[in-house]
Amino acid sequence: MLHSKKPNRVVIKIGSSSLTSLHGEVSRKKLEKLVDQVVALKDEGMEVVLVSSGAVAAGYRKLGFIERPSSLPEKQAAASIGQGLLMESYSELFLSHGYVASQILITRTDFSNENRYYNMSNTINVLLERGIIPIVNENDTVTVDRLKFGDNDTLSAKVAALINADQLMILSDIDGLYTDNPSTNPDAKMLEHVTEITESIEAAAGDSGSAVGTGGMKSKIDAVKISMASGISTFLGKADIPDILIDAVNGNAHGTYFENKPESANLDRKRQWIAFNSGPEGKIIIHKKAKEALLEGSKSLYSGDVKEVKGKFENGAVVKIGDDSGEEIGVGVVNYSTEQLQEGTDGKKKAIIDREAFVCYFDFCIPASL
Ligand SMILES: Nc1ncnc2c1ncn2[C@@H]1O[C@H](COP(=O)(O)OP(=O)(O)O)[C@@H](O)[C@H]1O
Ligand SMILES: N[C@@H](CCC(=O)OP(=O)(O)O)C(=O)O
Repeated sequence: MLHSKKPNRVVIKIGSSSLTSLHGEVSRKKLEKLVDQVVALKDEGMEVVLVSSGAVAAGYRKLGFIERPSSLPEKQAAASIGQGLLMESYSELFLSHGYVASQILITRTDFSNENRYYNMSNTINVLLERGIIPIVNENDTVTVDRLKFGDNDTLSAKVAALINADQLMILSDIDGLYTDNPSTNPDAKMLEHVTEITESIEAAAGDSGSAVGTGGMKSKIDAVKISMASGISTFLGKADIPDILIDAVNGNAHGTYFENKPESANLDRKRQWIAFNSGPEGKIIIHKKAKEALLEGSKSLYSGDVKEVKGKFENGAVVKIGDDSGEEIGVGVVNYSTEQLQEGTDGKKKAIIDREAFVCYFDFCIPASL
């Protein structure tokens, strides 16, 4: 066990395959087992947010399909049936234990809008303070393909970061991260502790999902990158192991624990938003010397550092910072619009990007792929 303190605020993500049958129905038995464990954590005084997939899987059969449909409108139609069914079952089960569940449906654009981002956090905080169990899913029926999370792994890590959770627990149909896909390689070994997402871990994750899930191991690793950069320990384990959540919060569950090395820096909430949620609107290319200073953390970015401005943005937008070799260095909040930058900012003392509003992609930093 790497972490010593028992978490107080936890986010639990459960995948479609762990909640529904292969025939497209919510499995009452699976749901009951999950709810019983969440109730046990609540009874211990913990704050719990559930990120639950399963809307499409629970709805497609009632829509008249015999297997999960593949087109977006069909999946969205299935989700609009399944989400209601899922919530009905959750509400009923939690109420039978004296707890109230609430539904929160989120899209990717809710994270990229800074006001909505803070609103979501405030709402979830009120619910948690009042003992409610928020149940989060992607708002499948309205999201367009290009902007979809698609799987809920990344969504769960973003929710965990948003509310400063102590621990993220991802429950799946597999008992942990393996050195290779265990369904195709019987020699693959499970990793119990991971302190860094290395290239070999990314390679091991591949990108395949199961018949009812979508994310596969790749999206779980993408999620872990976000939670690790936000200083949140993450557990990945098998949903159908009895008491897995209870053991996971106690640090002795069978599964994979992802934990930052103690010396790793964590991003505060503002920088988390800049790094993971903002959706950069343009790009500023800077000189080599400015890049070195920026990466050393020694200075903000001034007009003399800028070589080229790409795209169109207003002041206050988040932009990417790159060098002329094409390498991306990071992202930051810009204090000038494109027009102001093109007119020239010489003579203005204000930095183009303040050091505190810049998040680099290197060192402890955020992998460029995010
Ligand atoms: N390195 C790996 N370790 C574990 N599982 C892997 C790995 N690579 C691929 N997988 C696959 O990822 C699956 C889990 O993803 P998925 O079915 O989408 O889960 P969920 O529905 O719980 O989100 C596993 O069942 C396994 O087939
Ligand atoms: N929002 C979707 C999640 C899609 C999905 O299958 O996710 P997952 O099972 O976590 O890989 C749903 O509720 O059906």
